[in-house]
Amino acid sequence: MTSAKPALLALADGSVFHGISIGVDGQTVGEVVFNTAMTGYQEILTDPSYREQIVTLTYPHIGNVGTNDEDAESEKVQLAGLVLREVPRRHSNFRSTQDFSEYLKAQKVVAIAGLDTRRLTRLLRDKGAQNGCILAGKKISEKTALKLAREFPGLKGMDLAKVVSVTKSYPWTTGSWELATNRETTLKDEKFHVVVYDFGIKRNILRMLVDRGCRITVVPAQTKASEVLKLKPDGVMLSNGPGDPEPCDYAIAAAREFIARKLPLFGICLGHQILGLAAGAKTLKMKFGHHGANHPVQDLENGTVMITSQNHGFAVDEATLPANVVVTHRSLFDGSNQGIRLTDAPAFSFQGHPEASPGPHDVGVLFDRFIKMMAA
Ligand SMILES: NC(=O)CC[C@H](N)C(=O)O
Repeated sequence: MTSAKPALLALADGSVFHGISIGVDGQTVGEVVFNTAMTGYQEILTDPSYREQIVTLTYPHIGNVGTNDEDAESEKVQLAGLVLREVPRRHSNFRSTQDFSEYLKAQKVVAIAGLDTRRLTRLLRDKGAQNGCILAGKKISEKTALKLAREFPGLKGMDLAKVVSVTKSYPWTTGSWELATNRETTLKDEKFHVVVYDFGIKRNILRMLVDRGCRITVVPAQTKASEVLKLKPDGVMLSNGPGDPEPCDYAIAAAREFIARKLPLFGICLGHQILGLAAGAKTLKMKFGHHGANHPVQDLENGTVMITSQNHGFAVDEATLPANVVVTHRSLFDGSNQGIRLTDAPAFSFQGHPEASPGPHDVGVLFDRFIKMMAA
């Protein structure tokens, strides 16, 4: 690191951490959460579900392999700010196109390194996710940072899906094979047309559908069900996304319509919460959520345990599920809900990330389940 400008992180509870700036000068506010994944920092930074969140990566060395042109899960860095222990002086990887600190600056990220991320993580775990503020650059004041941290309204009640979504619908055609080889495949056999709601979608969800023979139309978050039905899809996917699911009334209404029409429906993360709300359940805000790539989740229907990728701060409240909803998956960390399916409609959803990226691929089978549902 060449310039060692100071930076500080203040939390609404009054804690202040000092470190050095590794991004641009400036200020940022958001909900501070920790992510325990040991790989996949570029995917985490570009996951739109992290909007309005300052993410602490507990893995101590971030940036070892630089950044590249393939791993981004959206077109830019999406999180509000970044907190790290250390960025190595040199990076090395055959795919790397940019140094990590240069990437942070080019992407205008306010980021702090050099603080005790273990102490910070313990604090967040014990007290719960905290609203916070990072100040980076020459003029930084603890008082200002604390004031800004306390002024952040918090994620509860924040509808961000419509904010991050696209404004126009578009087709998506790239699968994993094209990404890995940089060549277009001629083997495409498009069996199903899937309309995907973009609530802040991660690209790997789209690739995994293409890999399984789907033609894809991505639509904006507020697209009415009637518009989607005109496209005559074989199935609808409700994507992941940032913020609180409860205020997304437009998405909940659309999901209800698809359920009523018995159109195959698959929800991931925010999409899972939307399906839960559409079915009549409630969602709740978790203490510090799940953010990592090694969370054990049990499939209650066959007993298997899968290691999963996770990123959520809200959850479907199982106590509020109506009789036509079956709990299919549960977190083995805290027993919270991880999956549901409807008994009277072809609709199911998963709280974690079956598309992984980063993370293990154990839950990829859910994409196959969706394909089977459309085939039936
Ligand atoms: N990754 C996601 O889709 C997150 C869903 C929702 N914003 C939550 O935090 O719970």
